[in-house]
Amino acid sequence: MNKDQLVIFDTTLRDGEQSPGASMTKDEKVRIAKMLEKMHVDVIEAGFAIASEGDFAAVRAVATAVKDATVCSLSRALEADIRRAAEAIQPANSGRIHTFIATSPIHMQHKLNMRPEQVIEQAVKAVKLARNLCADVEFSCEDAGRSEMDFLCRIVEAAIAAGARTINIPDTVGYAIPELYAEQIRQLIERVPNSDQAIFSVHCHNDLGLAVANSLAAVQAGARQVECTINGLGERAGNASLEEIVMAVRTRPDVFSVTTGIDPVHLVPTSRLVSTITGFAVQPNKAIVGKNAFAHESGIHQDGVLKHRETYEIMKAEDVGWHTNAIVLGKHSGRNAFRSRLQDLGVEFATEQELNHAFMLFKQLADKKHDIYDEDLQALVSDSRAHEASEVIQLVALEVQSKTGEIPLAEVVLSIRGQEVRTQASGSGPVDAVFKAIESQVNSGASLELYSVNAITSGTDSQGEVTVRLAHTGRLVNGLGADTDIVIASAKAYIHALNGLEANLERTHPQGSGI
Ligand SMILES: CC(=O)SCCNC(=O)CCNC(=O)[C@H](O)C(C)(C)COP(=O)(O)OP(=O)(O)OC[C@H]1O[C@@H](n2cnc3c(N)ncnc32)[C@H](O)[C@@H]1OP(=O)(O)O
Ligand SMILES: CC(C)C(=O)C(=O)O
Ligand SMILES: [Mg+2]
Repeated sequence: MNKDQLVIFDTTLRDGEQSPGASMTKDEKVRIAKMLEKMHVDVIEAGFAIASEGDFAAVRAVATAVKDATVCSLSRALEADIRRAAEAIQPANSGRIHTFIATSPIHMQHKLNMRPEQVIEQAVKAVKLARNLCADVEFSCEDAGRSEMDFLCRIVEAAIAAGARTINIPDTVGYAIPELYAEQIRQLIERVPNSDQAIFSVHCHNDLGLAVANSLAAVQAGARQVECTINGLGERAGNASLEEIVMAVRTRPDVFSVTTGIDPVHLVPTSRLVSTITGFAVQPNKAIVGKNAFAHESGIHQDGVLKHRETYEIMKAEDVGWHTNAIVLGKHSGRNAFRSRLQDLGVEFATEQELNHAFMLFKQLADKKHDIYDEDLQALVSDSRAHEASEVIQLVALEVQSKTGEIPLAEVVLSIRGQEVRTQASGSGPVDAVFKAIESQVNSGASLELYSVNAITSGTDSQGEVTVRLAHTGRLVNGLGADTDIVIASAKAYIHALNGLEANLERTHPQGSGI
């Protein structure tokens, strides 16, 4: 099947900039435009030249910087707007004037205060003037989604006869429903006698969350240009998102008889650039460019993806500019994903029992902590190996009272050679109190040479990794402990060091220490 070309018209720099708070400087617009050009966007709407001196300068700068895409400026159906647009795009290798007027009864009556005949007349005058200044003219029927069909047919026919090469049928207020909108496009193409002399375009807003669905339905009905924006930026709830349109068409060639010239590998970097410049964060679950778009957290999905990616992925993360897909370990993960990530980190489990023990600790951690990073896993495995069941002293429970103006008190339950003992002590701080409580039972006689705490990752839910160094009769022993509670991590580290000391003493003095 020979596929038609779908023209991708990006209006991030014009409609996208109409998002409250998304203003961009001239240089920022040029940076985004260069990325759009690299991605092979066909038309870049760079701004609304008459809006301000700054917007004029930005359109002109984009028209100067971009060589391989058409650069366009918006203008009302007014002579001054059109002349300003023509001047702004003048440096472009390929320029377009985009002129528009509203065609819905509500807009004509209440906003323009014009009769339908006057609107047609003004549209024709505008298109003719634009054609005198530029070979490539697009005409838009603003609020076409709420316009009457007969009137739309008349104005579209007149605009094409006046020289418009692209006819845009915007759903300006996001009111359209896919089937009805597709029918509107189909009828226009069928009923307008000279419709074959223009490309039909759609421009959908997302007020009902249907911008992409409406655009795609229109493509199936014969539209061959889609106006869209990076990250779906745009007036109010935004425009149709470029990345979703492009990837839908590419992923479902069985459904869409069109192709785009877009190189999708630039989608994620461009999305990031637009987000950084505008300060509009991309929601994590945003299709294609959201940070979770190719991330799997649940065990069953992770198992499937590890066995065969297509079980849960319809696109390749690498194709749209991600480094790779992501297996995110969390409380829904299973053993296969856990083992696989640790293998990647160079950790092998000698026995199934060792894996199960580390996996149990991982689930406990995942219940307490949102994001589990590689550093967490490494700490968890060393912690798990450090505190294996053969240890002489084990921490059973720990309670600390710490209040402003009062001396901290720790109560520790230890298992020493399988026997539980409960002990209490106060100290200058909660950690000091815990160490003293442990020491009051163990009587190791060791001196504390080093105590350090490290946050393994960032965030207040990070695990603290504690190192304790004890000295005894000229020997130094390190202990490690990790936990989201640094007092518990400290107790684990102290006990780990005591166990090391015990092993050392057993080797040299089989009678043992005070333990
Ligand atoms: C659906 C869309 O996204 S349309 C594009 C929206 N984008 C923008 O508006 C951003 C840029 N706009 C601006 O900077 C300003 O609105 C300007 C420079 C265009 C006009 O500013 P002002 O002259 O102060 O007019 P103002 O914005 O207050 O009102 C708009 C006027 O344009 C008229 N108008 C609106 N659309 C059109 C049109 N397509 N063709 C002709 N006149 C139009 C309105 O009826 C109104 O006329 P009035 O002043 O006689 O009542
Ligand atoms: C100017 C037009 C194309 C527009 O942005 C709209 O109708 O939403
Ligand atoms: Mg719009």
